[in-house]
Amino acid sequence: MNIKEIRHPLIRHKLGLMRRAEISTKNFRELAQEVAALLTYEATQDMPVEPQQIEGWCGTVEVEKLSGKKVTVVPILRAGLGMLDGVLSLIPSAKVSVIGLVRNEETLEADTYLEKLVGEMNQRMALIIDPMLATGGSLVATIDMLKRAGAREIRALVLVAAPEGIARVYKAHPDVQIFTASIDERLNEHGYIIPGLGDAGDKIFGTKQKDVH
Ligand SMILES: O=P(O)(O)OC[C@H]1O[C@H](OP(=O)(O)OP(=O)(O)O)[C@H](O)[C@@H]1O
Ligand SMILES: O=c1cc[nH]c(=O)[nH]1
Ligand SMILES: [Mg+2]
Repeated sequence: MNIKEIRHPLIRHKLGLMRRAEISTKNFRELAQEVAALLTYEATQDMPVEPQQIEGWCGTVEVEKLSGKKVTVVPILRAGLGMLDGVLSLIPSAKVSVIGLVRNEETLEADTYLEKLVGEMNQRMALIIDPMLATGGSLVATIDMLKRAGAREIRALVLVAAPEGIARVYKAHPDVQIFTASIDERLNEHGYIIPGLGDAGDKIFGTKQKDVH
């Protein structure tokens, strides 16, 4: 399966706090970064390491260091920025590739306004970050761009995923593994995730929220 729901108690607790209607911008931001860090921990469990001899305090000691591909984190603007610091807190040397997409709220298809990728994409693991996987249009468009640029190992971290979006990504890109804090019930008629988080971009940036019930 292309989706892994991380049912860790800390993630479940923090996501529960994020679902409160009256949450402040500050709290939503903090929790998004914290859950992003916890998802990063899970999504990198199989990263390869190699032995290395170093000089320790009592002489030579064998330690381990990461040996696999370099990482590029790929936030999907805007809302993906709300997870970036959380991911970088665990992978501080990762390069950042930025994709700017906005969902057309009539057609629900993603329009691209920025594609700023780092070099050597074929030698990197790409970690896409976006709080919401709804219809899947934004994630599929991002994976299309990354693959065109040469990326071969791609993973996605999302706070909440709808079954409809998971299926769409699987159909287009079955090789891409998605890590999420929750697989929610469904999309409503406006393409919003139920129960979801509401409009994640608006909550992270403090912009006005539309009525999408
Ligand atoms: O799976 P989809 O149906 O494509 O919807 C999900 C996308 O919608 C939201 O972004 P939005 O377009 O609202 O932009 P924003 O982050 O600038 O608010 C969200 O952050 C995802 O990128
Ligand atoms: O539920 C949703 C769907 C798309 N974008 C959001 O921010 N929330
Ligand atoms: Mg938005």
